[in-house]
Amino acid sequence: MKHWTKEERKELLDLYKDLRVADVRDGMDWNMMHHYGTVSADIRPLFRTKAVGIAKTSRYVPYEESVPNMPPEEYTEWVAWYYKNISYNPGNKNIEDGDFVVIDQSGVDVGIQGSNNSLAMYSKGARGFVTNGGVRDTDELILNQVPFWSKSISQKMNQGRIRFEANDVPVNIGGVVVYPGDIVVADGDGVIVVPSKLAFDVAKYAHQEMEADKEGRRAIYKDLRWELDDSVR
Ligand SMILES: O=C([O-])CC(=O)C(=O)O
Ligand SMILES: [Mg+2]
Repeated sequence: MKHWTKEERKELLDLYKDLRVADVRDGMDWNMMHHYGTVSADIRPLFRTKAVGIAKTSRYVPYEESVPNMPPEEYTEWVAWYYKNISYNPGNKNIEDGDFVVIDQSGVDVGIQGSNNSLAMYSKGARGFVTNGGVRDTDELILNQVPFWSKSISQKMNQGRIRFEANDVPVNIGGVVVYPGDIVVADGDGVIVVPSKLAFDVAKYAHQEMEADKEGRRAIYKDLRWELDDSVR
């Protein structure tokens, strides 16, 4: 687990902000990390966007108890109890600017994140979200342009389904262990995770490959008499 200083966080976010997932993939290869970093392709963005951040991890596990039978007028109170005692995540209140929120929810079909709590974390500086489970209220997340990558879309609330386990621990997201402090880059190609100890080395070669690629595409733009855009400048 890596704790970056504020200055290092800013430097890393700047270093990665223009890189595509494909460039970061190349940068990993150049550091002999061919086997590692690419999150399983079934974890997809809700809409086409990109995000870069520093991993802030949480782990949830399936809830093992059954929900006691009760009338609806008692259920509201029980749900409040559940959210306060079983699925409350204190880390949600401690978002720092530049965090990439990484949630291992053990693949459970539940929307731990919805449009309300995600927007609250986004407003505090979360740059993106990734989960190996579901997310809900997706129409509003798209409307608000909150960058989100998930395995599925889920309709369901937490109660009776999921238990908060830990914050700031290594988690398995789509076959990649994400440690707090790792760099997470995500775009339409999916999600890639750069181990913190390789963060600067990977960025160096990712930039090398990005620049070479831009040069090639820029020449084709010129042949086509197309106006240059940010993808080739
Ligand atoms: O209430 C929840 O557990 C998640 C949710 O839908 C939201 O925050 O909008
Ligand atoms: Mg909601």
